[in-house]
Amino acid sequence: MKDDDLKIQHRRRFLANAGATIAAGAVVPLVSKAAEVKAPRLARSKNTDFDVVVIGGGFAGLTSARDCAKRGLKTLLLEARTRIGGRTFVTHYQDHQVELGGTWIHWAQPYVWTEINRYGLTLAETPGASPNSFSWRTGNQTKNADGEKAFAMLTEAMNKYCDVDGQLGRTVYPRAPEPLFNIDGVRKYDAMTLTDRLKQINLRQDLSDLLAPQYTINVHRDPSTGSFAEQLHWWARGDFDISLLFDRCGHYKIAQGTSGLAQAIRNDGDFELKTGSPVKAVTQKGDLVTVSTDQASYTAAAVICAVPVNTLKNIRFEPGLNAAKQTASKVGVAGTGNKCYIHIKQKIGVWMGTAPHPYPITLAFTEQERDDGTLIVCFDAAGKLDVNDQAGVQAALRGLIPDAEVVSVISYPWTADPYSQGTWAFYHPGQLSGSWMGLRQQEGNIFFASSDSAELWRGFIDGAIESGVRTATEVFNSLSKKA
Ligand SMILES: Cc1cc2nc3c(=O)[nH]c(=O)nc-3n(C[C@H](O)[C@H](O)[C@H](O)COP(=O)(O)OP(=O)(O)OC[C@H]3O[C@@H](n4cnc5c(N)ncnc54)[C@H](O)[C@@H]3O)c2cc1C
Repeated sequence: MKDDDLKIQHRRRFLANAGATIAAGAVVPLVSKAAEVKAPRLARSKNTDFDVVVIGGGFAGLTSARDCAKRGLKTLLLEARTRIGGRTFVTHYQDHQVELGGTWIHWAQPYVWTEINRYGLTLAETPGASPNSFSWRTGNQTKNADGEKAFAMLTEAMNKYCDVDGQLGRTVYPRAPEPLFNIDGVRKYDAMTLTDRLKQINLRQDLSDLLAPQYTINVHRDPSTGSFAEQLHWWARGDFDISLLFDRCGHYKIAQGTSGLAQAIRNDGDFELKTGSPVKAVTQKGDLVTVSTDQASYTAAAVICAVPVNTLKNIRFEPGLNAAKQTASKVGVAGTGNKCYIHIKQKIGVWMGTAPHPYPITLAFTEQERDDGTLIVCFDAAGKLDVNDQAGVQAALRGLIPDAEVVSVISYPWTADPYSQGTWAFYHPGQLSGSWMGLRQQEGNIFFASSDSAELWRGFIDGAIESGVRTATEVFNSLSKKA
């Protein structure tokens, strides 16, 4: 499937009276002219086309390509899509910039924050992360509270949920950037699902009702598919505080857009970029690695594979990859669902709503207060919300906002897109303690970078950059030894 086939899904019909400007063609192109310019340089490996070939132009691949090039390695980046940025994607809804994929970043995310400073980018905010009013679904009912009260209840519920050791879970991840530091603790909770843990604690009904959507949000599907050890790792990244976690995961975004950051990294890296180049095969013979697309083959001394775990299976590796990679790619990670923006006529202020599995919408909050209503950013459960069905979207939203009248919906089909096949990484039970190390493991001269197997902010833009920085260093060290 080509990118063009995966146009942004939106409801033109809703827009008839709204003067809509959004269109698939409005997607910001992320390929600069510099991308087509070849950058001849000193090859360390005299008998290969490149020192390094990087596969995948998301933040992991872009960062690793930039860092390899900065170390003097002749580097080629092959990207399947016709744009860079991977699971981030910027467009506009009328006058408002919207991020259809990865969005929110925070200064507690060290790798992305370093890049934001490096390129002089600035912050913007999504107001709904600190809502004045809060609604949540329970059974057939909608409950409402002011934001402060809801967060106080949520704090009580989440503290109890995560307090496995009388220290709010701190002993499981004494060092959050080293997730397996306490391997026995992690194994214990990695054997449990998100729902298993709820059964262990005796939570008051009102708190349980408020908590149920929260762990659904991790996976946007049946929470019994998600690992409780992953929940505890997210919790550790939020310094064991639900308000801090929300702030770090859903509040601050890059004013220049994720595309601004992706383009800054690309422009700073003197590497060759070929977009529209899906890699089909990677073959290692002796010290040589050959990377093949349908159009061409390239030889290199090292390869950095920076594609999502879910899509690894679509590349033929010879010799085959280790069992952890093969199995994880076949099964996929648990995190799924989708993200959409819904413009409604009503002015609802700074609001947040949540609903548990199997409700079609899991999390929604105010993105923009507008003169003509409210733009809501919304996460929907895998396969539960058809964004092309106006009546369905409106009915689902009315479960949280009873009088909602939908004007427009914008979305991107991340799960149908063959180059992502999902959204962000949240692991199934057993994957963190069982597969994570194998996912990161170097195989011969092939190195693996991905947010999906990062150490700290796994599943986030920060994790992608972390993995790109790490693999570029590993490749440089490895090639330096051989030089
Ligand atoms: C809807 C959504 C919301 C999110 N929200 C947030 C958020 O708010 N904050 C946050 O920090 N993170 C968020 N994330 C997660 C974050 O966007 C990702 O974890 C991160 O961007 C992944 O970066 P990556 O480089 O590891 O992978 P990707 O961005 O997926 O990059 C991999 C690249 O490899 C390419 N590729 C795949 N197969 C091939 C092939 N065979 N040949 C060549 N190229 C190939 C792909 O086209 C892609 O460009 C969100 C993700 C989604 C989808």
